[in-house]
Amino acid sequence: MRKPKNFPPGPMWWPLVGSSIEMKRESKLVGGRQQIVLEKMCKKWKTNVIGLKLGSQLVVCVSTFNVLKKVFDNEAFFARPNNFFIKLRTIGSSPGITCAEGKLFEEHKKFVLKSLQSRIGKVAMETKIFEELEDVIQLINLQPQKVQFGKIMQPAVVNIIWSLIAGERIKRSDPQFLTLLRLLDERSKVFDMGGGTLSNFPWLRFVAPDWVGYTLINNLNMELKNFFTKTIDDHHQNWNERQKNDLIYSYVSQKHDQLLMIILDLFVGGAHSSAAVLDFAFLLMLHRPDIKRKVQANLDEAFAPTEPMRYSDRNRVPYLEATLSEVMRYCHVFPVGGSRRALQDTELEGYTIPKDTTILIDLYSILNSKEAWGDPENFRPERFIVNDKFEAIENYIPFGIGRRRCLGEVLARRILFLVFAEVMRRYDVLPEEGKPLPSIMAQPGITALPQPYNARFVERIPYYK
Ligand code: HEM
Repeated sequence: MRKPKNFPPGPMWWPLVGSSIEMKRESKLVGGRQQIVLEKMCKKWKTNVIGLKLGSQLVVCVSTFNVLKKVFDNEAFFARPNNFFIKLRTIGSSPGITCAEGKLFEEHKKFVLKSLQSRIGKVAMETKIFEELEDVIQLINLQPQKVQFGKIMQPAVVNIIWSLIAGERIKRSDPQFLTLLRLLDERSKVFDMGGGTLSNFPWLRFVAPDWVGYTLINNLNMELKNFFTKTIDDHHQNWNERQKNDLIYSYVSQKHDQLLMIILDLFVGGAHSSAAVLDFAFLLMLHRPDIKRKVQANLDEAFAPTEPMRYSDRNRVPYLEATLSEVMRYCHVFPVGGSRRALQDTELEGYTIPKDTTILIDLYSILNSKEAWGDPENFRPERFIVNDKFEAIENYIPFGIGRRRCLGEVLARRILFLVFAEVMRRYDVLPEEGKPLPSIMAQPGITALPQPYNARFVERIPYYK
């Protein structure tokens, strides 16, 4: 394929492979982190819109807030890509929410948002978060001198989501649960937001299925499908009043089909993200004891030791809120946001974007722009504080914006606030004795997870139920 007329600038296209080889080579140099390669290319081509060809896919990547707003405001860029990875992700079933378009998308998103945002939904969310928090605190107390917080927190977050979906939690020791968590972890590392090598060269699945992640995603799909189908069947068979408040119950009573993919979207979308932000938050507290002490002082001033904390109390601790926001900006757990597809030939920044081009959203560059943030390289919660109050910043969009913004934002914000505030209030988080500070460099993957690290959690104020 020749470069379409007026396509955005970018690296050279070779026959068959397009710009994939250059992307892979550059990516290897920076430890597999796709966002750094995209940032370098924007600088090299002096543009905010990079044009690529990955296998047979046309791909453009947008890297500044102004251009991103134009993409999000334009209905022509509303769809998700239609590549091989997406086909596999939907298990050949219905598109659910993340991959849906049109009426189906509106219907599903409205249904889940309504369930989460209603008064009952909000109370249920906080109750489930507190149940898991108690479990997390018990696990910290088992061996407080060596806590791998990420390992404790990820099953907790999955369980919060699962209890909202299915009305019950899963035992941490359940072998099927452990397999699912392991496969989700591997999936996050093998693929990127463009779908990775498998999407660009789907035929490679016949030649090297393990290497391109085909075997992995099929195993994960099979495990997820079995697990979700069993739960949906259980709901049908044991239809009772007890389950009335969970998401499966409310959906099954309205519609039977589509449920599997909606559950998968919530599970996959939420499995890593909130736990990764919290894991980074405690890691940064090890690196910045000065900020940690300010957060603790903020909490100690605002709450008596036995006083319960609610999400609605967050205005009382502006410095803590600012710190969490800065963690999300600085660590960008989704360096490349949910990609889009052009529904028709469309103009963007003077370039022509042909129909079906994939658009990658370079959130990393937006959250690290020198122009927007001044000193993006510094971890500085104060940038979110004005006149002693927390103040949101326009360019700060870790959950995306517009109609396709993150569906789990209401839940994620509650998990982040309640867990971070409660654990910071109860524990002093310190480095392991005699060990160097763990690195803050993220692992490569769709979700930027911190590398596993241990910390000591020394009790400051006992936990009151
Ligand atoms: C700190 C935690 C989280 C962050 C930073 C985050 C970030 C994002 C981002 C950037 C997008 C793409 C938006 C777009 O395409 O414009 C997204 C989409 C989505 N997220 Fe999250 N997310 C988080 C937690 C969650 C949780 C807990 C859930 C589920 C319970 C979830 C479910 C989803 C779903 C279903 C979508 C697709 C929405 C659509 O296509 O309309 N996310 N998220």
